[in-house]
Amino acid sequence: MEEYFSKIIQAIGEDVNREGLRDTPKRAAEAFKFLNNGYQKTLEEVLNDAIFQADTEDMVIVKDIELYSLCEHHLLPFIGKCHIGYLPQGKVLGLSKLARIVDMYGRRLQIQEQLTRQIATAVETAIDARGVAVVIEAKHLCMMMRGVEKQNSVMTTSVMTGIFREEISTRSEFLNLINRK
Ligand SMILES: Nc1nc2c(ncn2[C@@H]2O[C@H](COP(=O)(O)OP(=O)(O)OP(=O)(O)O)[C@@H](O)[C@H]2O)c(=O)[nH]1
Ligand SMILES: [Zn+2]
Repeated sequence: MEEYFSKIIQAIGEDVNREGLRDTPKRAAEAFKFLNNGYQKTLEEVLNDAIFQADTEDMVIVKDIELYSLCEHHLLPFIGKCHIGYLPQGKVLGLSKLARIVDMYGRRLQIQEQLTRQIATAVETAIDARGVAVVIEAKHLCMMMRGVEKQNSVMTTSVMTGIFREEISTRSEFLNLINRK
């Protein structure tokens, strides 16, 4: 990967041997690997058996989980927040694992819609939830730094499964709670 970054730097007309750039291909390769390290992880590893029996069927919400991903069209970041809610039936997930699921799918080449769906499916399968709700709000640098150059648009994607899809009142409860400041 280092070699490829070296070629990219030369292709933009830079001198890859000048002092400031000497270690850049190596650093860029490390950084790019880190930004895509979600490919090296499986859901099983990420969850690490942190699934707990709990006699509850009430809604669990974790909101404002920071999200960093790369758009698969331009390899530029999209950055935002992910909100996750679920309705358990006897099993709950370790709190941090929701954020780890977001990272595992976020640190891959993505489009926001697919990322939202993958997170919902992972939570649903992990604890056999009665329903899962995932909302992502993100700004895409490919729309800000280049292209149409719109600085303030935010993309919102939402996936609702099970009861969140079937019951308007449940969906509203979730949306009200994530929108509360
Ligand atoms: N639906 C969706 N589109 C995305 C996402 N990230 C980037 N895109 C869009 O992917 C599209 C790619 O369009 P193309 O016309 O093939 O590429 P382009 O000429 O670079 O497009 P512009 O960004 O309009 O300059 C653009 O409209 C991007 O805004 C995403 O997460 N979801
Ligand atoms: Zn893009």
